[in-house]
Amino acid sequence: MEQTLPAYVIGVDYGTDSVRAVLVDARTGAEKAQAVHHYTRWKTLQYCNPAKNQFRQHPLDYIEGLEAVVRRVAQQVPADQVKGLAVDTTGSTPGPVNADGVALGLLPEFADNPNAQFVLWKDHTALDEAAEINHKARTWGGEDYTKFEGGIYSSEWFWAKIAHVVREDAAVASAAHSWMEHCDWITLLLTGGELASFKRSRCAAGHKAMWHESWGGLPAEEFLTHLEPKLAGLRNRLFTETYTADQVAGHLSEEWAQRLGLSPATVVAVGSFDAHAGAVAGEIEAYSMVKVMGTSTCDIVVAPTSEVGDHLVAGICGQVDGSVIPGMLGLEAGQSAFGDLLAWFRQMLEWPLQHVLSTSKVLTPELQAALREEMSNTLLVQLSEAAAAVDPAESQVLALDWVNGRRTPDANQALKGALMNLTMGTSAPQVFRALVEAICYGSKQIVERFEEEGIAIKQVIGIGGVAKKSQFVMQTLADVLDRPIKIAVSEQAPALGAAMYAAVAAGIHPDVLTAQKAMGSGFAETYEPNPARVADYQARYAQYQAFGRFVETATVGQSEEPVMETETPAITTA
Ligand SMILES: Nc1ncnc2c1ncn2[C@@H]1O[C@H](COP(=O)(O)OP(=O)(O)O)[C@@H](O)[C@H]1O
Ligand SMILES: O=C(CO)[C@@H](O)[C@@H](O)COP(=O)(O)O
Repeated sequence: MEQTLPAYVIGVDYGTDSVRAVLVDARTGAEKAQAVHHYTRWKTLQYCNPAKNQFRQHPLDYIEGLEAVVRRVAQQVPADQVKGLAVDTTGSTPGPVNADGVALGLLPEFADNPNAQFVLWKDHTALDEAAEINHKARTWGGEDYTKFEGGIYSSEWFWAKIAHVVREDAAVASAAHSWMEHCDWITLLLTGGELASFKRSRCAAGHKAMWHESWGGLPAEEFLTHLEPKLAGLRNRLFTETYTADQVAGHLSEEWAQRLGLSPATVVAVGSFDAHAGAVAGEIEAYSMVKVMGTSTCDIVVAPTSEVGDHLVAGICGQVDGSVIPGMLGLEAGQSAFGDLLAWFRQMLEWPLQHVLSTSKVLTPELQAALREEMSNTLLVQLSEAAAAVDPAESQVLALDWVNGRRTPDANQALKGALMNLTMGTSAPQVFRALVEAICYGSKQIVERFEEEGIAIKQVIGIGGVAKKSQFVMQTLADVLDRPIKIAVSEQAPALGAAMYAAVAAGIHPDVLTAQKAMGSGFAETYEPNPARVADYQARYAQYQAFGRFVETATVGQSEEPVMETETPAITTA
């Protein structure tokens, strides 16, 4: 009998705080090894200014992380058995590069300049530029380039960020030959190819850079220079074609094969975004929504292109042919804060531990540190237990989940979070419950938007940190959505999805659907909605929506999308 030789693939997933790699058997998906690295400079928020919503990441954090995690997993098997590697990253996270594709942040003259670093997805410094793009797209007399991106361009995305940085920083503007999404830049680095002929990611370009085949790729030069004269000529130095993540971007360069302990014969697939790769590992199929629930959420849906046709889904983060599964339309929505909203509340409660405890004359510094660590590790779990005991029918506190703006439906990153109905009797678990409900109501608005726009959601699948860590959030979500939520087994779904793309690019599986079947790890559990809770949540959802309209109306003039002046809505609470 013929013996099949072992074949492994590596998926590299760059998240917000850390990068991880998994080494998996390309035929079965069985995980052989995994490794995680937290970005060193990011940990201390170098290059960032949270007060201004400025979040930048240095390319050395990415490079150091890549070497650390890939070397560790690669050493588990002989180098010639690793057939493919693929990278997914957060997005839109673009950075400026020179004509050789070197990230400007790596050059000594730009090493300390935040504008020369990668502009992380959650950086909202480009609010004004996003508003201008929205206004100009509708009024410049040509194509509305936002139409396949939900009709509203966001400050989280490619062109808004580039326009903002080139306006702020003349030195970066003139040194930036081109700009690259993080997922493209790492893939270029690994393959050592030419920048001009490099295969850029369809997923990144279609969802964030207003790339569409129907208008010949990126928005016209005339539109871009109308937006910002400093963008003149950049379009020609970017790209026209884009490629799906199952395609070969190249092979590992000699230098990177050596640095990672791999063979130069290893195929490197085209890059993708974390949520899209995660959806592949979550075994997404037509009309399923995979919710990637971490600090933020990305809600990914796929549908046969032939069935959606040219129908535009308003208010989401775009619909792109082949952005998740080649041959199908990939649709993306999401919330800018999900676990982050709960982390914000935890930080509020921890304030005395951080700032008052250090003045204690009773507790030693060691005891203080131990107390801080214990609190940090257990607070969300304990709050969840206490909040689960609060009866939603009797709960008065209402929250809005927009602490990091609203990504969808209808992007408006200028919106802020809010709490109402606080009394002298309000307790921390009640506020926590309101925050958990708010992130679930935000999710419900997204599901409703898809369905109102004619995209049926037949099942909801959960992946990501919160899906794994919080039964309370998942049960609340099932009750609020009044739908079952299936939780995928994989702990590292985006990395596994990237590994699936790598296996197709390396020729081990003919297409992504076959790779999903062979390499998928299935589902761990399903949260069923509790019928006794559904009606209460439905009533509170109506209050959440009224509260949202009230706050949005009150913040007119601070948005990416001008809010129509309406009468301030009345909010009725039970
Ligand atoms: N027990 C918990 N209950 C609810 N949320 C939690 C819990 N533990 C961690 N989280 C949230 O999970 C988020 C991190 O999710 P994760 O998927 O690991 O991160 P990322 O989005 O960076 O990939 C944090 O925002 C944190 O607040
Ligand atoms: O927006 C996208 C992808 O389109 C994500 O990269 C972004 O939400 C970051 O996700 P994580 O918080 O790292 O899970």
